[in-house]
Amino acid sequence: MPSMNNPSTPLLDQVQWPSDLRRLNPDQLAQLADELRQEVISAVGVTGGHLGSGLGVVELTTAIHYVFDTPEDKLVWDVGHQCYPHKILTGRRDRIRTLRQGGGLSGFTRRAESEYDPFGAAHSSTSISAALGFAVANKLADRPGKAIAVIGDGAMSAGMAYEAMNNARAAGNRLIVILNDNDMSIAPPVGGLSAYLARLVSSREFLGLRGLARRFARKLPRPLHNAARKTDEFARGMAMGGTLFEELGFYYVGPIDGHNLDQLIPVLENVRDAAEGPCLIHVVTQKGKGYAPAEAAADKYHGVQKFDVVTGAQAKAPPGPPSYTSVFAKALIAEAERDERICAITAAMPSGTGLDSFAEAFPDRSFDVGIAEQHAVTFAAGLAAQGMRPFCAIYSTFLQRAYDQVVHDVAIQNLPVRFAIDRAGLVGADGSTHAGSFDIAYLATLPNMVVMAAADEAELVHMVHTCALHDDGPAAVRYPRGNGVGVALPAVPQRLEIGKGRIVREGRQVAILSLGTRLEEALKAAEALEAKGLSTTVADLRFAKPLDETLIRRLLTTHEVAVTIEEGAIGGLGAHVLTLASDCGLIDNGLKLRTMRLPDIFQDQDKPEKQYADAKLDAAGIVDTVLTALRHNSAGVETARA
Ligand SMILES: Cc1ncc(C[n+]2csc(CCOP(=O)(O)OP(=O)(O)O)c2C)c(N)n1
Ligand SMILES: CC(=O)[C@@H](O)[C@H](O)COP(=O)(O)O
Ligand SMILES: [Mg+2]
Repeated sequence: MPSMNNPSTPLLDQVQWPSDLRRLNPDQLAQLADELRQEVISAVGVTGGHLGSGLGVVELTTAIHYVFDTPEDKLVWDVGHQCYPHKILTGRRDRIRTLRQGGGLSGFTRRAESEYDPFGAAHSSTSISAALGFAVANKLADRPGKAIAVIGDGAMSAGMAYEAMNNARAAGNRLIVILNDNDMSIAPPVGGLSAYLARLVSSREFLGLRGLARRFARKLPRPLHNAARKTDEFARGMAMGGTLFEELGFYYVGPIDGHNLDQLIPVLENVRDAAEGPCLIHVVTQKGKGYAPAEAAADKYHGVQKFDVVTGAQAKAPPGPPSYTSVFAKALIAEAERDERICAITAAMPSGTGLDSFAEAFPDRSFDVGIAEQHAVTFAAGLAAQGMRPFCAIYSTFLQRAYDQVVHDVAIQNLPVRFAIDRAGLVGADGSTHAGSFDIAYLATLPNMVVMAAADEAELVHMVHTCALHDDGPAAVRYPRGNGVGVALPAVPQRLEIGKGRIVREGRQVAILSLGTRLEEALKAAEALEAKGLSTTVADLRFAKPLDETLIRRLLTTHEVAVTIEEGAIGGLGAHVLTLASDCGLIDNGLKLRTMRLPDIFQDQDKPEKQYADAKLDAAGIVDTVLTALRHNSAGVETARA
């Protein structure tokens, strides 16, 4: 019996590949799109994930695969979180309910998954550059194939999109950019571009077919085209277009209704066949389209937990400790109440970073700069240079995009910019593109930088306070996605001494040097080792930079074996402790030191606790590392002794 959980999809059942889609009559496409939308809702109700953006591109996805010869024509999605309808139409409907789970489909496009995913995505604003690459390669090889980039209005706020458009003329008519304008990022969009797009959309009705026909008359072969160019009508018509995009060398077409297949299909066909290019089609859609709970939600159901498809009610997490994000936000608000120089910057992630609540408290000192991490960091540097004390709240993975700004504009100038690095470590369902694996390595290597890692939510409060008072240069505090461990939050935050760690448990034979929230596993490992007759010290180093050299040297010289552990890739804490040991000559006399860190792979999506277990970054892994080290003789050969 068909239901919202198990929708009736007679037409969609006939479509496994785009080639099946292209055999349908055009007048069947609207029904197919409806069935596709129901399938997306039903699937995401089971898996959770990114719903609103995919619902907004159901018709667009259908039209693109109907008009273009995918996979020969290369379809590059931007961010890729809207790719669920695309995956259903490209041979992956049978696996769509494995989305974002261990061993399942990625929640973003991935080359390894399908030839219909010519380019991986997940970080925003890469699609035009990538599509331009495909287009120019086709041009150089004299291949006819088109490259189509579908980029949202939010993603269009990142500088990388303009770098690509600035070079797009090279692709001629092989590059097509479809701007999917739903007037939403994760939050409402910000900045001048958003206002410009709104003017374009509101300045006149959607282009009617006649207007489109007239406009496309100009895409005729050059002789005819030139004739048209001389007419006033041409000049007037083009002047009415998207001037910003036309100045960058695009033919601008739009705005058109992104849910109206009767408009989409002929426009895409005309653009496909146009002799001139590159072309930018401005499509207006609604995020969450066709699902009332999503349409009504402020965030349009951008990212959802599993939900009841009938009511839209999302699964609630069991009550537990507060999230690190909320602890950070409350701590920052307290600091800003104390110091009016404190301000905060997010790159289009107000809710994810907790800065939405900071903005409610301090609207004048809170800045959402759009998806523009590079600008965010240098903007913070300017604020700091002029006396403010800015907190840049950017996920670990997204801060990677602004690395040179961190080095060049903040660290070299030794400016008091604070980096609140959320989603540090493994993040679960978003997988390898979102893992916060590298920030210790990429920040602790920088002179002047202070790098802290909170072991729990109480430590996070102390570290936000310590950052807020640290005026001698830049400081970063990292903390993971998800909830704290359940320790009491301090009524009064402490100012931590920069570069000083703490002993959490005293022992004699084994020393575990922990950084960040692996402390919980380190303490469990200590219990297990103690039960094996191995007295174990656990230290929370708190700082990856500067290291607590006194504490580390003492631990390394008074214990039989020492282990470092961190939620980061090689090149982080362990590397710095090894360098210290080497510099002090401690490795000259058979020091037993092992570093535990994330494996040298990009870890796919899975539950974080399983990801860490797979990486052996848990209590069992620590015990195994210690026992193995004790079995190694001075030649590093395993002996019988355990
Ligand atoms: C570099 C980078 N910064 C931040 C994000 C987080 N993020 C994912 S989707 C999104 C909003 C995208 O808005 P838009 O492009 O308009 O797509 P829509 O969700 O509206 O379809 C953001 C900020 C990201 N994926 N990449
Ligand atoms: C698609 C994207 O990049 C964001 O929506 C991201 O998935 C958010 O991550 P969190 O769910 O950890 O906030
Ligand atoms: Mg958008």
